[in-house]
Amino acid sequence: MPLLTNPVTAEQAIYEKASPTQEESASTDNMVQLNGVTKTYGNGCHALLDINLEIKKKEFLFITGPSGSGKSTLLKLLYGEELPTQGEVIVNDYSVTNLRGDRLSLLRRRIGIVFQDYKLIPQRTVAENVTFVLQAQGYTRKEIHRRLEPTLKLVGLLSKADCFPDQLSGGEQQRVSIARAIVGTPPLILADEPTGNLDPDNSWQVMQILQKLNAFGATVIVTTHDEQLVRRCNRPIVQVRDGKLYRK
Ligand SMILES: Nc1ncnc2c1ncn2[C@@H]1O[C@H](COP(=O)(O)OP(=O)(O)OP(=O)(O)O)[C@@H](O)[C@H]1O
Repeated sequence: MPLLTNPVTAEQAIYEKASPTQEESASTDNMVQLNGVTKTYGNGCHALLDINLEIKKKEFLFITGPSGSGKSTLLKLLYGEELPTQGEVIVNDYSVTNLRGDRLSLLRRRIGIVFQDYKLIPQRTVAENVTFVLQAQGYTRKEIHRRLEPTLKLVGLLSKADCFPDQLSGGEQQRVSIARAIVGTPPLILADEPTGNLDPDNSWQVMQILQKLNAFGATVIVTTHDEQLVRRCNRPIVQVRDGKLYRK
């Protein structure tokens, strides 16, 4: 298959080509559903209290709230990093609460996660950081090659493919981490304070990329403290306060 070259159509093409799995095609309109979820940590801290939430497929949602209110906990429940103390967490029609081992790994392959602190591998180049997960998942070299260029173009880093993370700015490093999260074209993208370490210009660039991915069809959930950024994006907001959720 020829390498895709036109920036916009190529980026969009990798998303459109990612046809839904059989289970996804037969699924409901919700990407995320939380039913009566409580999360109490082992030290007795009640992070979330009997919350209910539905997030539709292709929605873009901000989760805001003060420090320590439970935003990261909410995302961790979605990708199975934490289990609820009570209630049910359903993501892409899988009950995360009941998934273990290989089935949890399969679900995580369908979720792209972006962290505040990038979590790049310092000894690997940008291209290697982005393709590492695909290699581990057994993608062919041809398929990895087909996906790499449009993904790097989407985040504006094609010219930095051979750089190492310490040769990049913070904003560039965060864009590498976005490329890594989306190169497998997951239908769900979770970004936990993705702009927490960035200045306003870089923050806006990151938000533009996330909004573009949403326009391509991905469901995007972003936690942030940045009220100004949230206002500028004009997207739906859920606020976490005292362990409860409030739609704004
Ligand atoms: N592993 C843990 N063990 C015990 N308590 C925890 C753990 N992780 C988080 N907490 C507590 O749960 C509450 C919610 O934490 P969480 O990290 O979800 O908040 P947050 O809204 O993401 O905060 P921030 O905006 O500062 O990142 C806090 O009171 C925190 O101290």
